[in-house]
Amino acid sequence: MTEDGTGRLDDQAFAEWLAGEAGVALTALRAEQGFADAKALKDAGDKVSHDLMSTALARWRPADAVLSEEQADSRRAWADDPSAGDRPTRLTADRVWIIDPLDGTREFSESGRDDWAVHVALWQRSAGPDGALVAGAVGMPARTGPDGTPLVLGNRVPAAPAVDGPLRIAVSRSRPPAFVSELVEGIGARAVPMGSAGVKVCAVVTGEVDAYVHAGGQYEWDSAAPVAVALGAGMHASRIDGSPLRYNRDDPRLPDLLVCRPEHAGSLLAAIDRYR
Ligand SMILES: Nc1ncnc2c1ncn2[C@@H]1O[C@H](COP(=O)(O)O)[C@@H](OP(=O)(O)O)[C@H]1O
Ligand SMILES: [Mg+2]
Repeated sequence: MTEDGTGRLDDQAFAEWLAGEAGVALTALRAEQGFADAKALKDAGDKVSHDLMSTALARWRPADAVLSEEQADSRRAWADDPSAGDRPTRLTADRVWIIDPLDGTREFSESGRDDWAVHVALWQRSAGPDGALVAGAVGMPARTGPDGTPLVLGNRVPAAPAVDGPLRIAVSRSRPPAFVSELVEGIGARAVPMGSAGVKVCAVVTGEVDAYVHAGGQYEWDSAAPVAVALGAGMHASRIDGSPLRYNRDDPRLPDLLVCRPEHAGSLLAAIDRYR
């Protein structure tokens, strides 16, 4: 890991640095291990990236709590058992890093695919009535940015200009929500399947698509960093019933979301309401 005085970076710069570092490790792992055993590669990817990020967070942000997909008990709904002992420190901490060390794990394990990502978000309790995402970065290590280095999007990316033509809606490649094909047909849109929640949200920001609709299951780490990037670019991000996305809850399940260009939010929420 780079010994570069990272403790002095501000939180946003640190999030982008960490997403980049994890991406370098994941790219090296893919090259070393190869694709013959997909399960072994997925497992190794989750572990290598989680370990790297946990070590860096413990070193450079030791006072902060962490919620990572790869932690023990990460999926546990503490709300179901308020008397349970050993509640995680994130439930009282002011600052919580919400990380998905490898999003789009399936695509990571398939040769030639570049739709997988690293998510780093910082949620702060004191930043709003329900807390708020105050920093976020999505690394897409198999894609290249304008400077030729692996792509990392932060929360100050300018939104791409609007494009004429049918609405393009990003959907899960392997688990598209049941109602979305009817929705797409009903409003004359076009579905664009791709892997990784982070890649799909970033595709809205970069103008590859106009919206991303998901339902049926997801966790806070799947959307926290991507939503920080989308909100920073002025995009709409909410649950599919239009209610706010809230993070660092007792129950980390956050099963659905809509991210879209703001001019489409009203009509898409109404259409989702008709078709779901
Ligand atoms: N129905 C579901 N239940 C739980 N998680 C889901 C889900 N559908 C998608 N996800 C999660 O959302 C991320 C993006 O999925 P997809 O590529 O299908 O859009 C994946 O994260 P991971 O790769 O980190 O597990 C995946 O596990
Ligand atoms: Mg994920």
